Amino acid sequence: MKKRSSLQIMARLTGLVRPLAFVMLGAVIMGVAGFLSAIFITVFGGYAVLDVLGINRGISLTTIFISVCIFAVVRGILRYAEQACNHYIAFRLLALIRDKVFGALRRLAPAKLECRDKGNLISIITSDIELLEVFYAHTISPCCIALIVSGIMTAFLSGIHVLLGVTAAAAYLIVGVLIPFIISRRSREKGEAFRSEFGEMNACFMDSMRGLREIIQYGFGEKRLDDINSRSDKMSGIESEMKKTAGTNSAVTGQIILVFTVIMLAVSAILYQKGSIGFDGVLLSVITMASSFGPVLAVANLGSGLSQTMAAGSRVLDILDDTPEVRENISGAQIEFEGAGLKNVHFSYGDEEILKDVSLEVKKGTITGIVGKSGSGKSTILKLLMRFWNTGSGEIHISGKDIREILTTSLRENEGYMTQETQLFHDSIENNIRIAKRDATREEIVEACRKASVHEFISSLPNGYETEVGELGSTLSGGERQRLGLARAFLHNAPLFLLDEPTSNLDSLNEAIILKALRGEKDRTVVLVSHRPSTMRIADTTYAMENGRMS
Ligand SMILES: Nc1ncnc2c1ncn2[C@@H]1O[C@H](COP(=O)(O)OP(=O)(O)OP(=O)(O)O)[C@@H](O)[C@H]1O
Repeated sequence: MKKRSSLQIMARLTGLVRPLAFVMLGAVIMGVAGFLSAIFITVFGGYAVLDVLGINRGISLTTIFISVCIFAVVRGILRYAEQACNHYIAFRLLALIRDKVFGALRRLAPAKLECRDKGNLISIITSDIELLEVFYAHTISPCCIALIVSGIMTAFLSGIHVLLGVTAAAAYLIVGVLIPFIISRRSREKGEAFRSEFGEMNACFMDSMRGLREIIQYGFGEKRLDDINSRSDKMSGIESEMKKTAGTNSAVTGQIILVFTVIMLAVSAILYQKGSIGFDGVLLSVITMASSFGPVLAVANLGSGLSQTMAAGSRVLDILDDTPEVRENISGAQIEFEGAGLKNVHFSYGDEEILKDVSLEVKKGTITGIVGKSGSGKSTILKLLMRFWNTGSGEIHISGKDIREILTTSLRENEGYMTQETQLFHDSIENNIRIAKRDATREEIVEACRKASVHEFISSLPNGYETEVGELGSTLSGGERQRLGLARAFLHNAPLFLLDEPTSNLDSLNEAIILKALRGEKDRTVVLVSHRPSTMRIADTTYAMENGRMS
């Protein structure tokens, strides 16, 4: 995670509020008016006491009574309106941030996401973003409200005597600025540690769910449970420390408020003895001081909770700031497929060089096979032809154009890529195949399934093409999944097929049907990666990979 100060994180997150600045202004105005109403209920109570004691401050008891009633009603309404504005901003911004994060994920996919821990990623896009609600609904406007209300109350008390104003200003600064600053510094590391542990716990659960069969087969359950328990204990430990800090914060803040109320009493008493203020000044200053901590207290209470929000914000910013391996080409050339090739290509994932000076030619209308040991870089060649990654040096060309100069949408239309693992979504079989061509008719889908030798299997299911894949879940065999992946590729109908081990899970009958269908596709160009000699026999040209080199 990139190191950012709390101020940097706050500045970036606050920058997003700009389009909703007017709503934020409304929230602040209503918050200020609401707090002033609450404070002046008590202050007017003081006026009433003075009136009863015969010290008239120019306000009648009736006016005081009516004003207090109005303040009480207005306080409730303003508080509701302020909270409504803040939550409107928060949820609009959470939607905007989610949109930005999903946009960033689209840019980063697939190269940068291949290497990221999926469980951690899910906790960022779900709970970390959710936590930012605290910042937008309970941090920005309360800070502005505390600043304005404290300024007004300092001015009000300075109107009685300047020393009373200085005492109040010192109290507000300590409770609203100094304490939250110290607390957030102390709890920052814990907040970061908790968010990161939380993400890792998610990852651990996802791993365990995916590997359930392996866990059962190898009797790994106890060890896995111990791992989850120790993570859970660690999280409880961090949370308990954070709660302790929050408790200490709240106790210290309460003490400081009491101390400052006593200090205010002492200062006003001294001023009274010196004749600088009257008894009314003593009463009003103490009442005002005691009743005006609400806004700064709201900020002080944020202190320790904010550390988690800042850590969540930083994790979200990490995704937004990450640079993609490959930038989409949105203004390049449209192509009509005429053949492809690699010329002296070198490629590394990080420091590890995978392809060393690889060249190959894919002629239009032919089947090009790539064979080689596991890990020799065969799938990597297909990923480079898809431009999921850029080459280090050398050139990849399609229809005579450098692949980087081709419009990405045109590239995707010209290529149909089938990976080793067919991902099926929780939807009907028909819709799962339809993702390759959204406007495909049922006839086109059936035709693609026949070529992939999966039509009969689908027809034998109780609901045929309407069968939900979710219902079947893992009961689909490897070969069935593979044939559904092939049906997608046939339906996509791109001129260039990139097939990574398309027959590895198939029996020889299904393999033969599919190879016949591939051979029958007249204008189709195919790049085929396979370990099966029976599949490789249909290749017109075969390249062999060894230790990253083409032989
Ligand atoms: N995203 C990645 N980040 C880092 N290393 C990777 C990544 N993808 C693949 N590799 C590594 O690159 C090497 C080549 O992988 P590739 O998948 O191209 O091999 P392959 O020849 O297709 O293997 P197989 O026949 O087993 O499918 C392997 O050592 C693999 O571990």
